[in-house]
Formats: sequence, structure tokens, C-alpha cells
Amino acid sequence: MSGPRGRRFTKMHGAGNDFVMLDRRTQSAPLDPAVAVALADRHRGVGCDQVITIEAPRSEGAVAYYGIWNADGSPSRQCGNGARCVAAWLLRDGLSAERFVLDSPAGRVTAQRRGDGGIAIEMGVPDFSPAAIGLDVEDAADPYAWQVAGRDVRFGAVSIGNPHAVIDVDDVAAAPLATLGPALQGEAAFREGCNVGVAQVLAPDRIRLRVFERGAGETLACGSGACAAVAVLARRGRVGDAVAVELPGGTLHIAWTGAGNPIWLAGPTAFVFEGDFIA
Ligand SMILES: N[C@@H](CCC[C@H](N)C(=O)O)C(=O)O
Repeated sequence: MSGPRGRRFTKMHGAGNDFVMLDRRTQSAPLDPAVAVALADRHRGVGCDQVITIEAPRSEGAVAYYGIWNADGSPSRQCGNGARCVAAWLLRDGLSAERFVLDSPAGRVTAQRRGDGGIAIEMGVPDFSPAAIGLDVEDAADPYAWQVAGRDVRFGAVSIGNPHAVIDVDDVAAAPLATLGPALQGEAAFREGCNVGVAQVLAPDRIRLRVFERGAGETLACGSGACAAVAVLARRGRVGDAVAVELPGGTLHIAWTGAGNPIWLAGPTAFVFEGDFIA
């Protein structure tokens, strides 16, 4: 069923970061924050970290636009794993290109089909400027050293189209992300909040990462968060230009050759089920 009450959806995930995908080109049922919250509800809805819409392209040469709603109904400008799932969805729907452009709220991204069946996305150039991050500070710094909820916190900040704070830790499993995540995210200086990652360097080509996402809480994987962690750590010389990022839900691969260059995110995507949301 699709129409005023029904919404045809596809449930997908990328390394456990899960999505309800809605093709808005063929369905006109209203979509607003309350509907996104209802779809994302893990008890009364379908359940997901983000609702991703697939819409008509907005720029010359792009094949589609995607929109992003967090589970709490807030919008975002970028979602790396969501972009990879949109690309996989379009390929399954009949798109026959190896490389193609998608429009997103943060601008154009390029998708590339990989030999291993995964999808890589060129996520744009990481931007460390406070203005791009939506960070109200006098001067950019690395690290920023703040008092957050009574503790000393040192973090790097970067925009991957959406805002991220990254904390370099010795042991990712022991990091108090459940308290630190919302506390840092809620700091007024982050005008639109931020996604908070804790990253542990295992080797120059391998890190471990957990991310407390804005609007969704801790997720099993965050694609833009993986890009952010590698960008922050690479700028400090802690990792090289190709890094495997181990997240609770799987491993993502990031490639970045440094300042001024776009960052690439690669990893698996999976289709889970399809249905009609009738609530
Ligand atoms: N899971 C995503 C990021 C989704 C948006 C984020 N929570 C935000 O509000 O910016 C990813 O894979 O990048």
C-alpha cells in the first residue's frame, strides 16, 4: 500500500547502522518529524537509527537526492552509511552505473560500486573551521580543551557535512560515552549539537571507534563519524591515509590524502526486509 496512510519502505543497514528507506519519488504520503519518530520507534514502528528519503535529483548530472531524519525526528545534513545504502538501493532498482553522483543536504557526493560488492562514497572535504562545524569559539584549536560535566575533555572537531567531535582515548570499550556523549553534544557552543566519537588508535592503519550520534544515541556504526575520526587523527599524524575503522557493528574503510582533499568511506550494505507502514 502507498497513499495517504501507507508508506512502502525498505529496511537496510550498513555495518549495523540501520535505516528505513522511503522512495519519495513514487509516494506522496506526508513525512514530518512525527512520522519519522513513529517509523524509527523500535517497539511501535519499524525501528531504525535514521529515516532516509530517496527523492528526485536537485543538481545537474545527479541521479537522486537523499534526505536524512534522525530517530528523534531531527534533520541532518549528512549520513555516510545512509548514502551507501541509497546507492545500493538505486543499483538494486536498476541503475546501471559504476560511479554516480547523489545530491544530499550537504551537497553532492560521489558513489562508487566496489569489486567486493560494497559501496564507497566520496564524502567531500573535511572542514575543520568552527563556522562549518557550527561551533561558537573565538579561535579554532586542536585539541579543544573544555570542562564538560565536571571532567577535562580534549577533543578534535570537524564537519563532514555534519558536525563531529572526536576524543582520542586509550581504551574505547572503557570510555564513558553514554554520559560524555550527551554532555558534549549538549554544550551550547555547538549551535546544532554534534556527533561524539571516542577513538582508539591500534596502528597507523587501524582504529577502534564508538559514536554517540546526535538524534539517535550510540549506534553500531557511523560513516561520517568514521571519516571524522580519521580526519582528526590523520591531521595529528596519528594515522596514515588508509585506515580500517572497527565499530561495534562492523569495519568501515576510510581513505584520505589530507588537507583540501575529499575523504572516502567504504563498507558493506545489506537489505533486510520491505513492508508497508500503516500506523
Ligand atoms: N549514521 C550517520 C550519521 C547520521 C546523522 C547524524 N546522527 C547527525 O545528526 O548528524 C552516518 O553514517 O554518517
